[in-house]
Amino acid sequence: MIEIQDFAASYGEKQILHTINLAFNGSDITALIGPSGCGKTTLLKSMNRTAELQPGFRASGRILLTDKDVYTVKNPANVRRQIGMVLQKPIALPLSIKENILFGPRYYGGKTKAELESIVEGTLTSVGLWQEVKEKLNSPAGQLSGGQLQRLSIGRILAVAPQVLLLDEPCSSLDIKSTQMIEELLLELRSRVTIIIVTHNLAQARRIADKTVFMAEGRVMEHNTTKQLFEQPENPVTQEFLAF
Ligand SMILES: Nc1ncnc2c1ncn2[C@@H]1O[C@H](COP(=O)(O)OP(=O)(O)OP(=O)(O)O)[C@@H](O)[C@H]1O
Repeated sequence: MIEIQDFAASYGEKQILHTINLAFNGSDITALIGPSGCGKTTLLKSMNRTAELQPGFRASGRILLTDKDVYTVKNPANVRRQIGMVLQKPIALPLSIKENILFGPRYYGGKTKAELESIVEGTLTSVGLWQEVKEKLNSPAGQLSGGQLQRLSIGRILAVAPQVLLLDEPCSSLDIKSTQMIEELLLELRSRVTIIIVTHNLAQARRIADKTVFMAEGRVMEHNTTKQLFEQPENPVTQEFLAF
């Protein structure tokens, strides 16, 4: 469960997010949609405290992860472990496939060699890559295709067992087949982790999201079940956005 209370954020003098109040249920997939520049990415990055890495970022309000405000956590790395984020462009760390998965577990430490081996197999299996890569775990991850790399990126996050998985347009550079595999993967993961996905692909939101949030100009305009929001939007701004 993650809850955003009266959250606002600015870059320098420019206010990007205005009084955001949202609650995300444990085992839901929520799609975050809205026009370009409305603040979707800023909201995701605020949730896992990566927005503050940008110069001039300021925030107020609270973001509660199981009742604890993430902005009161001393070391933001501990927030980023609990709230992982997958970016638009699949990223391979310049390491082997296996070491990409082990990057987080090694960083946070405390695992035996046997536990690390089991994390590699378990994680690659859960992202549907094990059969494809089990013979070449020590090969550079950069050799994988875009779709495989995006699944590896999701695996790299899952390897540290986060409570929340944020995805920022994860399929925008992928073909239909790879997109379908990522969507199936997210549907499978939903029981393990709260998923919030920014997407410009409205059909994708309709296919996989239980709930949808529509944002415009840094504000939440509507938050509802995906079916309700797409079939009977209540806010005129949502209606106008969906009419195009
Ligand atoms: N590091 C930054 N410094 C200053 N302004 C920024 C920074 N990052 C984003 N912005 C501004 O914040 C606003 C919201 O951007 P954001 O990327 O959150 O929107 P978005 O809804 O995700 O857009 P898109 O759908 O195009 O990815 C935009 O006006 C953008 O120019």
